[in-house]
Amino acid sequence: MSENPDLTNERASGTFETNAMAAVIYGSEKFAQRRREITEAISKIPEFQDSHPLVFMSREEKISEACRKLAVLSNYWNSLIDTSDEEEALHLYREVLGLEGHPLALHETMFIPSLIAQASDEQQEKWLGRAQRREIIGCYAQTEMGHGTNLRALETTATFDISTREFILNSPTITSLKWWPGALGKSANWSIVIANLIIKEHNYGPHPFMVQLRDEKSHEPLPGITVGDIGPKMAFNGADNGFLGFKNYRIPRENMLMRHSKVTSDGSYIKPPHAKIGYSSMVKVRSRMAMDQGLFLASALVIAVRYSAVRRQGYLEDKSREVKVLDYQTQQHRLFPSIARAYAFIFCGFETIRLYDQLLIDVQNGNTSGMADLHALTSGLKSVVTYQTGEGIEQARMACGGHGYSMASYISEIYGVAIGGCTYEGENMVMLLQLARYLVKSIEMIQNGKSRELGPMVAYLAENESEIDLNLGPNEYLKVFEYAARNQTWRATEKFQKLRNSGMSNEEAWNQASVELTRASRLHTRLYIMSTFINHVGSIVDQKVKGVLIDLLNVHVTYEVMDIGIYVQGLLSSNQMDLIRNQLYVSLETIRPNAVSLVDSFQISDMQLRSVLGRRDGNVYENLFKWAKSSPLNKTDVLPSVTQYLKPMMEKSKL
Ligand SMILES: CCCCCCCC/C=C\CCCCCCCCCCCCC/C=C/C(=O)SCCNC(=O)CCNC(=O)[C@H](O)C(C)(C)COP(=O)(O)OP(=O)(O)OC[C@H]1O[C@@H](n2cnc3c(N)ncnc32)[C@H](O)[C@@H]1OP(=O)(O)O
Ligand SMILES: Cc1cc2nc3c(=O)[nH]c(=O)nc-3n(C[C@H](O)[C@H](O)[C@H](O)COP(=O)(O)OP(=O)(O)OC[C@H]3O[C@@H](n4cnc5c(N)ncnc54)[C@H](O)[C@@H]3O)c2cc1C
Repeated sequence: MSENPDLTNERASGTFETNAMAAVIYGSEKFAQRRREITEAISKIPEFQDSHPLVFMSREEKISEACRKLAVLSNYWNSLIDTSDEEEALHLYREVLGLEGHPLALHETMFIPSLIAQASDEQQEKWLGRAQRREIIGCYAQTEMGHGTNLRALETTATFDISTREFILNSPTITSLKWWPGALGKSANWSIVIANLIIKEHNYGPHPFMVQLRDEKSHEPLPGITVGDIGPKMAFNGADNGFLGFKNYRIPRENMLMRHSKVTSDGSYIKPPHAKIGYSSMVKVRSRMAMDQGLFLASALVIAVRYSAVRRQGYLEDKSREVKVLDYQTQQHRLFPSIARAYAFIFCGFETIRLYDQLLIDVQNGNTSGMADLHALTSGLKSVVTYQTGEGIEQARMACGGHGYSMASYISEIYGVAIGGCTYEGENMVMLLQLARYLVKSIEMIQNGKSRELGPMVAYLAENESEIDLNLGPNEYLKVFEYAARNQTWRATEKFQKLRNSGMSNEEAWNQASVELTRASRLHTRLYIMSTFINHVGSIVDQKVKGVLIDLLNVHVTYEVMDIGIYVQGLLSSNQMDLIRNQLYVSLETIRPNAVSLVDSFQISDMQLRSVLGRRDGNVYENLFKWAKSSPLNKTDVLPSVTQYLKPMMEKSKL
């Protein structure tokens, strides 16, 4: 069937090449090209297609389908991608397995990275190759039923037995059961387990251990281990998140991951070079999250924008034909600022992935000085990005009207998976407060006359801006944001300090200032996102692409400043706010002809999108009918439930 002419016209009105834009989104022409090649190659392999729509499957079927594809994938892995390239591998996974989770999700994202960051050279020799060849399947078991956030209160113990040189693992209470780790329930046979290291009755706190959970031949749990699936979740049901308990389960001393902390055979403990070095796997995932969430948001927007260009409802001036709903200003206001955010998140994602890779090298060379900065940055970023992604996806769903609520749109699934990110890798409020610690410390440095020692990301906290040029360009908007973030950070810090000086304990003062502190963290992070977006656009060479991204940037800066209006009342007059509001409406109109091309540029395939509404060819209605007919409920005209219950009920009512 040919392409819906409404989409053809949209594509014709685009002012730039989508391949050139994809090269900007994905960091290089080479990677953008590789993505297309991988997608093309996969589309020719029928075993990679869903055997029927995932949304009609039970959990068991989803997991089985994911395992079937993983097995097929193992035959093609080396021929489809450069296996040393993490981004290629992730693209392959996204295309073939989608976003509902699968039994290798944690193997690749946390198990292998933990071995790389935390295992000694000898340990890597023993396990890393096996993991990379997928001879073993691993997961990351840290969270317990009773504690996820407060790692210091984890209850699982690993007690060193000097006589046998083994650790004895125990789960002393119900609440100490590991709870949530992905792929733990039914798939993984090994795990990185975070447990309290105890030597001679002294608790050295949580440390990582390499633990075999299941027999490598029979896959049965080993004696001393209780393991299973925690049941269905809001989404992500293709993954078997699990529980795990230990009863006097022994592992050799050599199974504590010993790149940084060590226990010698006589039971001596050697401290790591930085107290939080064992948290690196979390920082690794957090540093990926802006990218991954940006792609979730992008997926929902591809669906909503394409659909809005083929959905006609109501009239503007021309009464002879209904308009595309994308022409309504309210629809544009609902969707276009999110397109800008998706671009900005992906740009930030590339930046934090690069920073993590650099930090990993630095730490391996004994330099831990960058850890605090990256921890603060990624804590704030994961919190803001996951929250705004959730907001944006939900708006995209509503922008699709009734059909958005149908699983045919697939938006609810994207939403369910994406908002998991508000919780995993550190609950958002908690992570905002981690960044706030860093911001408060920065203010204290300024108060103590040490402004010059501030890092580049917080130097603006020491500056002073009281007036803004009315002729606003992106850099002036940045100044508006700096003003807001600076003001809020000072106010929140002063509130905290005042409470503390009034005699309150540090902890209580912190708690009573915490809402204000989280607001400071959000503004600081949004400032970082805006500044990364501006810098990125500044570096683009292709003038057509750059022109459109400047238009998109204008949507971004005007929308974001309007959104934080309450924080800039002392800086901007109501006339200036009106001016910005009008600039936003003009920017929405300017970007309108490029809207479809901007989402096409994400180059997310139909196979990955799984959306009837978001199809690239725009042939929504005939496929929606086809999709509904494939619902298992339509296999028969008269359901057994009707024969068994409704008919007798109706018959009885007749008497
Ligand atoms: C060949 C390559 C192949 C690759 C292929 C990859 C394939 C991938 C597969 C699929 C991808 C396809 C995409 C599909 C979509 C699917 C997406 C969904 C994926 C789902 C995955 C979910 C995985 C989830 C996993 C988890 O959730 S694991 C558990 C995470 N848990 C947490 O995050 C706990 C949060 N809590 C904490 O981190 C800490 O407790 C704390 C809040 C930081 C507090 O710690 P504490 O020790 O108590 O410290 P404090 O006293 O508060 O602070 C003291 C001090 O330390 C500093 N600090 C803290 N942390 C750090 C750190 N990390 N680094 C540096 N410094 C740190 C802190 O700032 C304080 O400093 P000051 O004293 O100076 O203020
Ligand atoms: C989809 C998914 C996948 C996951 N995968 C894994 C995995 O593979 N491995 C693993 O180990 N774990 C995993 N987890 C667990 C996850 O990391 C934790 O659930 C998460 O860190 C939050 O911790 P919690 O559940 O203890 O929340 P809680 O801390 O109990 O949060 C409850 C509320 O308390 C608030 N709160 C808690 N502490 C503070 C504080 N100090 N100050 C202010 N407010 C506070 C929070 O803000 C929140 O509002 C996964 C979770 C999900 C949802």
